[in-house]
Amino acid sequence: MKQKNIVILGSTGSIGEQALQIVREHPDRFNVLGISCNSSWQKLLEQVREFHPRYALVANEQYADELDKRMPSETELLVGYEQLLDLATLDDADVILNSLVGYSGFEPTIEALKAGKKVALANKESLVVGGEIINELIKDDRSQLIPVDSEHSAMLQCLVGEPLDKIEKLVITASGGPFRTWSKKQMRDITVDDALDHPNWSMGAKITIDSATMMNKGLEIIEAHWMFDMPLDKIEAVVHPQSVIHSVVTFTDGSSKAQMGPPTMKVPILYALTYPERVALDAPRLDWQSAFDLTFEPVDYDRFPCLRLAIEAIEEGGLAPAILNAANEIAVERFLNKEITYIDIPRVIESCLDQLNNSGSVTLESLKNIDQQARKLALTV
Ligand SMILES: NC(=O)C1=CN([C@@H]2O[C@H](COP(=O)(O)OP(=O)(O)OC[C@H]3O[C@@H](n4cnc5c(N)ncnc54)[C@H](OP(=O)(O)O)[C@@H]3O)[C@@H](O)[C@H]2O)C=CC1
Ligand SMILES: CC(=O)[C@@H](O)[C@H](O)COP(=O)(O)O
Ligand SMILES: [Mn+2]
Repeated sequence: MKQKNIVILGSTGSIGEQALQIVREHPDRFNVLGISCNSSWQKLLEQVREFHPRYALVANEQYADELDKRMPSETELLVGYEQLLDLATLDDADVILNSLVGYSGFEPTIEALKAGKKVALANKESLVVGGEIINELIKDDRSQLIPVDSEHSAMLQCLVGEPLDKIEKLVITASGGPFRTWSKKQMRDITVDDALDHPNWSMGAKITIDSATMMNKGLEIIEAHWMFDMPLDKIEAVVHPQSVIHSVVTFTDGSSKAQMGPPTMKVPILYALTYPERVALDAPRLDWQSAFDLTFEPVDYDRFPCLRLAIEAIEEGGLAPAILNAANEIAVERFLNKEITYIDIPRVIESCLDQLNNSGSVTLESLKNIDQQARKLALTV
């Protein structure tokens, strides 16, 4: 079997580390060609020593010297964000797994796709910020972009072999997060620890807060809209607290297909790396002989205004989703730093959406520009 050369952008994060666990289980299938961190240089060095990549990158230049002193001679050290774009476009790479968080993942996605690379996309913010540009890049070969996000992987798995013009609805499931049953009054006192305590998934801090505000589901609706080239009125979210059904596709004959499994990201990561092949995995299975519940509830836009803001932003179009994304990143960071409260997060985002002009044309330059403006504003409102 020919090994696939993979590059893992963000190998020190939650998705990146799980991807390396998969490589550990399948050394015959995957060769790690490149890895990267922002500032977790010690973790990166451990990964270099175990996986012997040809390239290892630290984005934060402050840690370059520490790594340079210790880097084995077989691995070339790359430094800084510009070189991250080189890593995303390596000639020998078969798949680029983009597991960066936030806007930092957007340009690497663009460059990788422009270079004709296959991109396994965990970084949903890429599609939120620049879905229109990404869709133009992949219009001749949509298989260049494979979802890693569990819901989108589920939808892809339901869609295999199906005629795309027979899709009636994409139904994205949401756990509802840790505050699914909390009243608005209780939400006033939410702490950072409360918000980081996701009921079903262990993930990086930013996406965990997004799940707690349900912004994550808003971002995922936008992600599905671009990923599957589907109109917004054919996409809906439903709360499913067990996170066992990862999403559902309903077809025009009334039949619905759901993809199920215990909540683990290893399944969608492996599927994205091997698609359209299915490869054995040592992961938990559902136990069909013991009774378990699968329940559903409508989403509540009143208690979770971030979800409403995300849907309004994509309906508005233009630069609005990029403003939403940047303002959300800053609001989440400020919440994690205890500078604002949980209920301030949607307030900051709405204020940025109201104050900034979203009507310009969507280009790489205008997106970068509005991202910076929104970040600046979100620090002050
Ligand atoms: N975790 C999960 O289960 C899921 C995640 N996703 C999506 O996958 C993406 C990654 O999430 P997750 O793994 O949780 O995130 P983490 O925060 O755990 O990891 C992020 C990775 O990106 C690196 N990074 C952060 N900022 C920068 C930057 N400015 N420049 C270069 N590198 C940077 C980090 O380096 P360092 O370690 O040095 O900080 C780390 O390697 C997100 O878009 C998320 O929404 C989607 C579905 C599930
Ligand atoms: C694992 C994954 O894909 C996350 O995006 C997850 O969906 C978060 O859970 P929520 O459904 O609570 O947003
Ligand atoms: Mn998800």
